[in-house]
Amino acid sequence: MGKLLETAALASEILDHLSIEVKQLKEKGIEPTISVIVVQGDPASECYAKVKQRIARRLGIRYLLTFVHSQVTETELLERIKWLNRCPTIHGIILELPLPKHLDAARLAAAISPEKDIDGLTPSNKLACFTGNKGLYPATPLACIRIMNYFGYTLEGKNVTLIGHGETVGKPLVQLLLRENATLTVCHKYTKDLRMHIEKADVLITAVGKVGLISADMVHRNLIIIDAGISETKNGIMGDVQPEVAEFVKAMTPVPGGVGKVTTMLLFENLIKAVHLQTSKRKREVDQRESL
Ligand SMILES: NC(=O)C1=CN([C@@H]2O[C@H](COP(=O)(O)OP(=O)(O)OC[C@H]3O[C@@H](n4cnc5c(N)ncnc54)[C@H](OP(=O)(O)O)[C@@H]3O)[C@@H](O)[C@H]2O)C=CC1
Ligand SMILES: Nc1nc(=O)c2c([nH]1)NC[C@@H]1CN(c3ccc(C(=O)N[C@@H](CCC(=O)O)C(=O)O)cc3)C=[N+]21
Repeated sequence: MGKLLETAALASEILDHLSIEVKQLKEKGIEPTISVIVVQGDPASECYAKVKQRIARRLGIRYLLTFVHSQVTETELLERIKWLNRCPTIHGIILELPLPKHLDAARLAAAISPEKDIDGLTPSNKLACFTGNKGLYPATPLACIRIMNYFGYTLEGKNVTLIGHGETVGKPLVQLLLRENATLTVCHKYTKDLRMHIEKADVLITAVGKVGLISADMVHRNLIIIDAGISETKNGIMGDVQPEVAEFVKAMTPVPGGVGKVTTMLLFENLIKAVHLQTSKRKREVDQRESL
């Protein structure tokens, strides 16, 4: 039986650290605040928004949860985002995805002010992630790397096979993995022989959203698997990897209890970073005005 990389202890370590940071900010008179917009119609989105609300409550973070009607127009949502961008007491904005078909997620996400974009979806944060510059990087790719580090697995010089190059997970993860000096193979829907790419891998990261994609006959004893896939099924959430695969590899993250738990914590880590970005920007503006 391989090692199950349960992330509860890591998540609670991050939570403890964040609690201290929130307390310090509050002592300075800053109340970290996040605004989460859920366009009604996707039950999973409503559920994730509530998971985050529970953590925010534990951290003492102000959490403004807004449900908007599924028929909302893009202009109405853009107006709401612009208002939140201007509001100095709101530090983080999350637009829960996926959105109904009549709304353009990329255009809406791009309207979020980059220093409040704790999901890392705006063009300037994507560029920062690409170049390694200062910015807010997406939480799930960060979570994959953090889990590897936490369990003492290095990525440098390792053969990593990544399945999925989606906007939220796969694409930004490519950049982070290259910066860790991993040798990378990226697979997707058109990859002819997934098995062959897994055979030569030391680490397999899946970010697809297809239940049961990876089965026991596709893996090997020396493989470490990070399963970032999430699909809602009638039996709860499932990853891309069949759970019994854990028995045939070196180590594997479970779903639930793996990447998702750390993702949520890192979103809040991004919120604290966002608070610092905004307070230092405001201080710079004041200093500039005073020097005129
Ligand atoms: N654990 C967590 O905390 C989080 C998990 N997620 C989950 O991560 C997953 C990926 O999300 P996201 O980045 O938005 O991905 P997308 O849905 O945007 O993309 C999925 C990717 O998987 C590829 N793909 C689809 N079918 C197959 C297949 N049969 N074999 C190989 N590759 C395939 C697609 O290839 P192609 O481009 O060629 O179509 C695409 O690159 C989802 O399950 C999502 O729910 C997301 C955020 C947080
Ligand atoms: N722009 C964008 N950013 C996202 O971060 C994003 C998204 N879109 N679309 C949907 C997916 C899904 N997702 C999850 C986050 C946390 C858990 C999580 O906390 N999971 C717990 C279980 C939670 C529970 O059900 O109690 C676990 O895996 O152990 C799951 C899924 C974020 N997503």
